[in-house]
Amino acid sequence: MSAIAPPSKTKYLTVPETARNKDQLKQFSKEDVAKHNKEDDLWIIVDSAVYDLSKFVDLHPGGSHVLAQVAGQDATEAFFGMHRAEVLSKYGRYLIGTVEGQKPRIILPTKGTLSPVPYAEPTWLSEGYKSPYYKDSHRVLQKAMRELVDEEVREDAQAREKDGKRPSIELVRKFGELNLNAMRMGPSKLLHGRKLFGGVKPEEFDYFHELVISQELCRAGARGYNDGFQGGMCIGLPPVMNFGSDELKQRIIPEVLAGNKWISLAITEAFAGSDVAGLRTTAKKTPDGKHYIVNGTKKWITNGHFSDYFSTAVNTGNGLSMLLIERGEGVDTKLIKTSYSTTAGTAYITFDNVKVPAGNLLGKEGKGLFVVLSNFNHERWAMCCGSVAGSRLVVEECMRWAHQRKAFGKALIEQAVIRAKLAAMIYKVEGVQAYLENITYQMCHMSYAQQADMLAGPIGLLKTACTRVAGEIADDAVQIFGGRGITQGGMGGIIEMFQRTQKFDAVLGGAEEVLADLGVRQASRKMPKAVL
Ligand code: HEM
Repeated sequence: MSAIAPPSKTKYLTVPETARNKDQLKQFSKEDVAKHNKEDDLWIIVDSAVYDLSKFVDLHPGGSHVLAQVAGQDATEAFFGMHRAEVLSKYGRYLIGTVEGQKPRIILPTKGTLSPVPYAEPTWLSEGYKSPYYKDSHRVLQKAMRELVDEEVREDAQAREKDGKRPSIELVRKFGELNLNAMRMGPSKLLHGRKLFGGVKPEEFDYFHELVISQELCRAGARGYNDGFQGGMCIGLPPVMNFGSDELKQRIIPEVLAGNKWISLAITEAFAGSDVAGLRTTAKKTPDGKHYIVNGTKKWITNGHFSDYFSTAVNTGNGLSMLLIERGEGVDTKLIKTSYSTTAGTAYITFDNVKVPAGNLLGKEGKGLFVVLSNFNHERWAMCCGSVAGSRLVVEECMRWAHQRKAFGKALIEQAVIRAKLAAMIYKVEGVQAYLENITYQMCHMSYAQQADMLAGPIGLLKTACTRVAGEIADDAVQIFGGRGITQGGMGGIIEMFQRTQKFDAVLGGAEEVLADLGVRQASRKMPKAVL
């Protein structure tokens, strides 16, 4: 039995409880409020709290007219039809008191806590449910991650998602100090001797801890930023860790993990995506054998625009090889504007006669495909963690919206067609979470070599399931949210972001169709000579 129970006794706070000026709040009768019913003297009630909007009325993004229509009145229903609850905290300075005899009913999303919305959290975090997979250390880590995301990551994520700049270097360095960058690389020797965030013992760190970190980071609701925030490191550093020379490992790993340098995985080209065997970037050895001269291009390279290093797939004439290329003469990167934010630093890279030391070879010459493939399982699995967390966030948004939005005189949740959509969304997200946890459990109990042999197909199928589900959930969520589901920011901001970006998981790290096929081909290879 777990010593740390899911934090079911979490106290959720109401707006007056969180107000900065809560000691100065007064009590008013409804009649008192009703007297302030003019544009220059305008009070309203929202969920038993009284707001003096006289100085805000001309600044209101929704216009003054709508506020004038509810001046002196209880505007709770109108308010929650138009705004997210966070608006109340953000504009708390206009809160002047509460209504006598009334109690607030709306609870605010408070930092660091679990969501009280049904299905907003996976089963293992839901009150009264059990899971065989998670221990106390996962719960402690989850709580610490939730706090970190709520207190520090979300704000940077939302701001960078909008302005398209790279994630805050200070925050990435903080992740370095907390050893979170190292933890994001999965269970490995890298963790030995480190004091890990959330108090996890290095020798106990497993893929479920990593899953927790990935899924919590996704709650910032910013898909491009998620990739921008060291997505390149997660896939670009393993080739150095597993196949680099000692000199490369000692020089590069510490500075990347500290957040002082950035690295990308540079495989795809305009000429070849999932079909890595068709790559055209060349690397020719100099006559003295000391260098390679690299020429070619790479496309869709996550973090590439601000990376210092590139783990790059090149054609060495005797097959595919992997080279660590350092930013310098002949290396040029340009931002590509994809449908998610440029905060991901997605780049088009040109290598023009770039001189690379022969010692930067990762693995053996001509055996680069092995390096590439050995990376894929973990990358694809990590994408599944994010995809499922994103789908779940959307389920939560839809549950909230369906209960607060009224149409045709009743809440959306009272419409059977909406409940049917929610049912499908819930069973799909629960299905892929359970599937993901099963595969994660297998990863925890297999050697790296066993994983490579036995899990490539299952992870391919898992990723296909996750991204199919994400697509269907995005589609239903937009229908539930209507216009807001296709409008950036505001009420439907998370839905809009998700429907615009969920396809990244279906394309990156191996296209959905290629991975589905891989899963079936691998199963077919193990098929006995069995007949019906
Ligand atoms: C405490 C009181 C209020 C504050 C602080 C406030 C603040 C805001 C803000 C910041 C926005 C921009 C969109 C967003 O961030 O969600 C907005 C939009 C809007 N507000 Fe308010 N508002 C208040 C009350 C009201 C009330 C009572 C009504 C209706 C009677 C209203 C109607 C609207 C409308 C129609 C929009 C535009 C929504 C859209 O574009 O979809 N607001 N408000």
